[in-house]
Amino acid sequence: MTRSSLTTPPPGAQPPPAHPDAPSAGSTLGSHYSKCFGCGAGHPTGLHLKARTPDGATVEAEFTVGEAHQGAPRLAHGGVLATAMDEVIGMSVYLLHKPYVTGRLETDYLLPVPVGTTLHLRAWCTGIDGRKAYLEAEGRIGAPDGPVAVRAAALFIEVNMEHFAKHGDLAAIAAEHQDYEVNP
Ligand SMILES: CCCCCCCCCCCCCC(=O)SCCNC(=O)CCNC(=O)[C@H](O)C(C)(C)COP(=O)(O)OP(=O)(O)OC[C@H]1O[C@@H](n2cnc3c(N)ncnc32)[C@H](O)[C@@H]1OP(=O)(O)O
Repeated sequence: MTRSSLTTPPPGAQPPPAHPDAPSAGSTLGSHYSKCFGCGAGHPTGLHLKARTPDGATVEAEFTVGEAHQGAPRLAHGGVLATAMDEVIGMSVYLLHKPYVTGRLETDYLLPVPVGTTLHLRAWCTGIDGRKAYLEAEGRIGAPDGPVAVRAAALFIEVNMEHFAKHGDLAAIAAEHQDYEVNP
């Protein structure tokens, strides 16, 4: 991964210990919003990611590239693949049990991804430094140990719920996500 200094944890930054209220090993992670392009079941052409955590520290999901996700004929659009990485990383911050948003997302494309391919996605945290969470993800073709097609490194920034209330529609999130800790 050609990671920039902006997505590399500073010396001493460590992944956090498991939050006591975060999803435990073996849990599935629900969609945070039904209309989310990444995980919403109600989105007509979205990615429909359904994530789980096998171990309480990493998150896994599968994304099957469809007709609606093409760039070049029969090949996935790079922006769609970046979205998949953003989303699986976004789901992995559930494990931190605080609201975060993407500040920076870096993506390496290693292989073309044809329509019909299932990408096996995995994301994990590499360190926390104050409000900054450093995260990485990969997408492998066809199987969890298949060839790596996409890699990503990201900097997510912790926000409070006012961020969603001020700039978006907090009520819409809260109505669908009753069990989320809204005052972390
Ligand atoms: C009910 C449940 C709800 C849950 C909802 C879950 C949704 C999940 C969605 C999942 C979907 C997938 C996810 C999505 O799609 S999230 C949607 C896409 N992302 C956004 O819309 C974020 C837009 N940006 C902002 O709102 C602000 O810029 C934020 C909040 C990020 C920071 O503005 P704020 O005024 O608060 O803080 P600050 O500016 O003092 O910065 C703080 C520190 O961070 C550093 N920094 C900042 N940016 C960058 C950068 N680009 N590169 C490097 N560094 C950066 C900055 O230098 C500073 O460092 P330092 O000086 O302290 O060292």
